[in-house]
Amino acid sequence: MTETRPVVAIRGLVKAYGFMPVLRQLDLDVMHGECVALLGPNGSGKSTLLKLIAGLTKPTAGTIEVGGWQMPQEAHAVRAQLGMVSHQSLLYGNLTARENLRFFARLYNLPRQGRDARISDLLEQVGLTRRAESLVRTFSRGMQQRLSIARALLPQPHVLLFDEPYSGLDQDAAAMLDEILIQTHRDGQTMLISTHLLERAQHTASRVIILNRGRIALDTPADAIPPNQLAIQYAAATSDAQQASTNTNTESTSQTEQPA
Ligand SMILES: Nc1ncnc2c1ncn2[C@@H]1O[C@H](COP(=O)(O)OP(=O)(O)OP(=O)(O)O)[C@@H](O)[C@H]1O
Repeated sequence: MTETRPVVAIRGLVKAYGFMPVLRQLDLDVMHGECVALLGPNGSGKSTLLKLIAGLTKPTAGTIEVGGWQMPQEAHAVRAQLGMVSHQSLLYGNLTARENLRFFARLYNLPRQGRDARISDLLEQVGLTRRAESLVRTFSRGMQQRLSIARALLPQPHVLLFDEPYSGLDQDAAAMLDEILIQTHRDGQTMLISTHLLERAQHTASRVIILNRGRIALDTPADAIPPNQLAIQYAAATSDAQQASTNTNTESTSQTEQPA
């Protein structure tokens, strides 16, 4: 695969649950080495988009290509090129951090030679060298999140997907996660990150995409947005969703307020 070809190429992507459209005719190219922040209101389709790329759910229409492989026909090959970090850590609490990585290294069939060195490097990269021999059940949420990133990086995936990686993290843990994401991006890793945290998204990502009601409402290089302007652009890009949500709230409030 040449680097001028997108790592992720999405055309005419539609996803509906029953009659409810969640993603509507989405086109998206992600190039090698990009770090894309996916923003958008609740229900705008961020997680659904990541799940579709990861092959965890099937599109209603349209095509998804990852590293030149087609989804869902070549889902197995696509999954082998993806790392995903989501709400579930997928770690084993009764194993140490190092044992967890050894377990996944075997599962991913990593070559024996260099396996232990790679595990040590990754533990270092996510700041867990000193806790490498501790049981994971003794880890804070932030530490588990960092170990999940090491697990996802083990097979050197073409694309790393993060579904709301900051959820449940305190300020210090979130700042540490920022540093790891920025360094991982500097190392050349292609990443997509769904989040609600606008400032962190702009700080960490090279490109910002705002989804609104299943469509791309804004797609811009992160550094093209002046400091403190992302919130304004976000509000403009999602104003109809906010209006709809206000209407829904007003409707439901007035319904509850009116006597039957
Ligand atoms: N398995 C499912 N079955 C039915 N509806 C679903 C399913 N998964 C998601 N949805 C619906 O699809 C819409 C988009 O959900 P999705 O989780 O992709 O949004 P999101 O942008 O990630 O939202 P949030 O920021 O709240 O995580 C929502 O209305 C959600 O209720």
